[in-house]
Amino acid sequence: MKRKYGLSSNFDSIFALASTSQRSAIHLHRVSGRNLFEIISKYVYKPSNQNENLNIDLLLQKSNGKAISHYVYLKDQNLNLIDDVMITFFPAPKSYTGEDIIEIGVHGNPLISAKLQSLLRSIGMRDAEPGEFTQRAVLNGKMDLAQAEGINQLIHTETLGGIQLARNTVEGVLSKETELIRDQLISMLSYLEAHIDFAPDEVGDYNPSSLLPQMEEAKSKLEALLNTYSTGLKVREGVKVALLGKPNAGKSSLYNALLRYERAIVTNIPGTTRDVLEDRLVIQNKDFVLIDTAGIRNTTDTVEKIGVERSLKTASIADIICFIINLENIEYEKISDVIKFEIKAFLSEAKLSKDQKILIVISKKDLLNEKIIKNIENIFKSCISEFRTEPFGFCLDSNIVVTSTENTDLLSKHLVILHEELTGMLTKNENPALISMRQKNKVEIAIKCIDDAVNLIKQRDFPEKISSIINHARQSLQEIVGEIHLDNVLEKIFSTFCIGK
Ligand SMILES: Nc1nc2c(c(=O)[nH]1)N(C=O)[C@@H](CNc1ccc(C(=O)N[C@@H](CCC(=O)O)C(=O)O)cc1)CN2
Ligand SMILES: Nc1nc2c(ncn2[C@@H]2O[C@H](COP(=O)(O)OP(=O)(O)OP(=O)(O)O)[C@@H](O)[C@H]2O)c(=O)[nH]1
Ligand SMILES: [K+]
Repeated sequence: MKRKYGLSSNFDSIFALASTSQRSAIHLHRVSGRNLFEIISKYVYKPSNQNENLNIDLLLQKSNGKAISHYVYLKDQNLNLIDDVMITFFPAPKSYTGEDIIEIGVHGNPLISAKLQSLLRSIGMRDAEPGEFTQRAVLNGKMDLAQAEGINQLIHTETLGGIQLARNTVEGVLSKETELIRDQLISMLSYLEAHIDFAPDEVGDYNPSSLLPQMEEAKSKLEALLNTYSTGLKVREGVKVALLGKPNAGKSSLYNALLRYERAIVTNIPGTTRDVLEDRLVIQNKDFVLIDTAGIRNTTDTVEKIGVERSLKTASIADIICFIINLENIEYEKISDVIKFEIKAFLSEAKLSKDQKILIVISKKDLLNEKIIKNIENIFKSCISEFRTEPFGFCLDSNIVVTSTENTDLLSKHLVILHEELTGMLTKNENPALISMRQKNKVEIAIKCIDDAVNLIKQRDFPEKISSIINHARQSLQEIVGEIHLDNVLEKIFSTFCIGK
């Protein structure tokens, strides 16, 4: 049967275990190459009559170019049984790689898998390199390079947010966005090329300034795209929430309550927590990294001092700061002063930036009287007015929440809202995001080129020069999705893949 093979058709047939190699229910092996079915048919037998080969050609005719699975007996060259297996044939070009693919599911014993692999080696196939299946998929036009990076991330990411971003990339959302911007650049290029090739009486006066609005538009799209890299990191790695405050504020207790297990040591001794603790936390499918810190105070204890330094360092890298204030045993009249004093002391010690969110958390709700709980919001509003100016301006939209270890629902709700404020709509399906440093670098180059082109336009420079630099921007965007001819670049990208992917 004639099948259409892609660009990678000159390559060897490759195989790899696509599943774990541990003892398990099933090991799934994958083979990709050309004329695979003809080669393998000798070793595949009918379950009903183990002396009769399965007629794969007939099977494929019935399946009409689509993948088809069958239960068969697999034997080696000496006609010794390897295993009874499920085998799936994906005829080229309708497969993951665009070549013929065979998937073989054997019983998940490493010894059985070794037998199968030695058969495959002995019939001229070789072990696949990391990412080689996906590399062939790219070469055969089944997906572009950005999508391949999405697949790699889909497998390696450790967060739900990371999966969502990777999925969007696999679906081609990023590829589409770069194509839109590329199209814009191409339309500018065609204007410039027309003025290079033709006289003004044919194509009108040369007025490069007319390109400026389009340049600005392309640039702002690229800058928005560039921003998705750092926001995407927050989505992928989890938004960092640091619990900060004075000793005995109740930080470790809240840490445990949010994580729902006794992770950190809690005692009534101030200065219990000495080091920074970190754990993953998922609330409503949103990923956080929760960080417990040592209580901040002046201390002569050497170990605690280091702990305090680390707390302040954590404060500067956190996305969300939960500043925890303990009002137990504080008279109603003094509350405003205590809140002001503690926030001021914290802000004067910690180095914060405007991008960080601050949430004021009043702890130990169960120990506070009703009057305090009822009025705390108003007290807070009146006393933070003095933080609304520089250098405290970032406190502007701070919220306050009263909580106890008994019930952290309200605190969780605030964290989810702040997560959304920090990550925006990035995880929604329509939104593209840069998911690798490589992609980010390409966008940065494109932005730099556009800046240079704008300067040349303002100087009314020759269309040749402007065109060449815009073309460079276009090329850089093109490289996000592919058209990279340098083997070492491709090798570098695919070397981080799993074997068998
Ligand atoms: N058993 C198995 N499970 C798997 C994979 C696989 O390769 N095998 N995948 C591997 O990553 C993922 C699914 N992705 C896949 C993507 C494309 C094709 C494929 O055969 N595409 C053909 C036919 C499409 C069709 O019939 O509509 C094509 O694109 O032409 C298969 C799996 C996850 N699960
Ligand atoms: N009743 C009550 N007690 C609490 C609550 N949260 C914390 N505590 C108590 O307050 C004391 C200090 O709590 P921790 O969680 O260790 O405080 P911390 O801020 O981590 O303290 P350091 O490690 O010293 O910085 C402990 O005795 C806790 O049991 C709460 O919501 N209600
Ligand atoms: K403590």
